[in-house]
Amino acid sequence: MTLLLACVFVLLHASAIFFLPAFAMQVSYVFLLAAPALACAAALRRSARDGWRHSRGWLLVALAMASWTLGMAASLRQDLFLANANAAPGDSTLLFILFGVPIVLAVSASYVEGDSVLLRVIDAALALALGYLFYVHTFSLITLHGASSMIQALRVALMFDAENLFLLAAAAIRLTAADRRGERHFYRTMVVFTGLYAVATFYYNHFVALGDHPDFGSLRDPLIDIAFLAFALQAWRDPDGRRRLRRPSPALSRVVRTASPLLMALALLVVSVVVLRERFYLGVAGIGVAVLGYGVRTTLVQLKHMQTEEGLIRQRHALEELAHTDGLTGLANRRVLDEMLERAWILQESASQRVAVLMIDVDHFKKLNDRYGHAAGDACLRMVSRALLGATGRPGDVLGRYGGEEFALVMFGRSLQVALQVAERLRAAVEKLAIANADSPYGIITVSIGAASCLVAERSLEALLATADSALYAAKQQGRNRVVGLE
Ligand SMILES: Nc1nc2c(ncn2[C@@H]2O[C@H](COP(=O)(O)OP(=O)(O)OP(=O)(O)O)[C@@H](O)[C@H]2O)c(=O)[nH]1
Repeated sequence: MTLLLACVFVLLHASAIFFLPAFAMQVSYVFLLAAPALACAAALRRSARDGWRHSRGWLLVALAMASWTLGMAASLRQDLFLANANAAPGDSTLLFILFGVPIVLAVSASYVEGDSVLLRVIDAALALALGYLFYVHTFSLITLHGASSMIQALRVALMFDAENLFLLAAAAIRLTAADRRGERHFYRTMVVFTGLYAVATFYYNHFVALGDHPDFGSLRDPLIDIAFLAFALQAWRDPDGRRRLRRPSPALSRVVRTASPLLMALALLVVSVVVLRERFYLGVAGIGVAVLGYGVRTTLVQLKHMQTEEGLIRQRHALEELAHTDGLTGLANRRVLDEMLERAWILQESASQRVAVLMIDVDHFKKLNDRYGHAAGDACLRMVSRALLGATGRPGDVLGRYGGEEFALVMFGRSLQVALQVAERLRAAVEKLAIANADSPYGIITVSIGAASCLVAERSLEALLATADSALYAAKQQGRNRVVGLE
């Protein structure tokens, strides 16, 4: 339906020129004003539909379309009210060229969530500098009345060609790397528009305006409508949610998104170099702004990446810590103990190495929980763990919470005899705490400890743990609050 309306628009434009030759120019202006105005309206509607916050690109293009419409209005004023027969009057030419500035900004800007406002300010400043240099360059070629010679008019036309090709290339690059549906819709629309616009303006400027028909009102005017109507059509349509999204390679997406801010700096650099010839210092200033703007922008992005990286490293350390620590007591958790023991058997660094394990279990802990409550039980486990840690002695020994109210101490290079001495020290340390446990025969919290020791080469890890468990069971059987060792 919208395509049909667009065709009707072009046909009406052509028919009006054909059937009303006396008013061809006036009639043509109506259509040439309406086409970009429609494109502007379609871009604004798309922004409203996608949510204003997420449609910066559409808004910038709406601004560009408004600039083009104003350019056409200025041309109308020159032609109809000031009777200026010049093919490139200054004010309209400037507005036609400035229309490219918001589009360069739309295709070059690339932000991610949390980017600083300063980035947007820098991009806007670069865009303004670009607009100003365009202004200076345009009026170095022409006056408000227009180009004074054919050569100047040709240079203006070539300036348009270069600008259009640049916009087309930039939009195409962004389209190849766009990986979200809305983003693809925007850049596809821009490629269609900038492509048609480049072809139409090339033909019109070189062969119509600078050729046989400097004023509007020829049957070739509807050519110009097509790009704007195509844009309006594309922008009007919602992106097809059923169509499979062609995803570019993530590496390509990343490169294009990272490098796209360079487009704006590059455009400013090129225009500055062009301006350099007629306004040396202004050209140098333009180059300075481009280099400095891009440099500061890159530094800001780099800073943010470094902050993010530092945050991620901190988080990773915290997660690692969390994964290896028992939440209640702050001791190593069972995973650490298991991994450490397994490593000793897997690596077999020293087959003659001796490993001793103490299994430490709090006696009648259920009774403490039942009488004093779970919170008191937790507090008791924390006190017991601190007392055990304080009594372990050697730095290489690792004490951990093995589960519930059970702890384990792993020691390398210790005989069973030494392990039993350490175990006795641990038992006494807990007893010394004298934490009340009225339902225990001892009246206080005590621990039973099972000790076992072996050479890595001599026995399996499972056998060592089973021996330590048996020793602990024996300690419980013999009345608790004691140490039993088994070879
Ligand atoms: N407060 C608290 N209680 C725990 C925690 N983990 C395990 N428990 C409790 O510890 C108790 C262990 O009970 P049992 O296995 O019967 O052992 P026990 O009462 O110490 O008896 P013996 O070991 O035979 O002396 C259970 O009641 C568990 O609910 C914990 O993190 N906090």
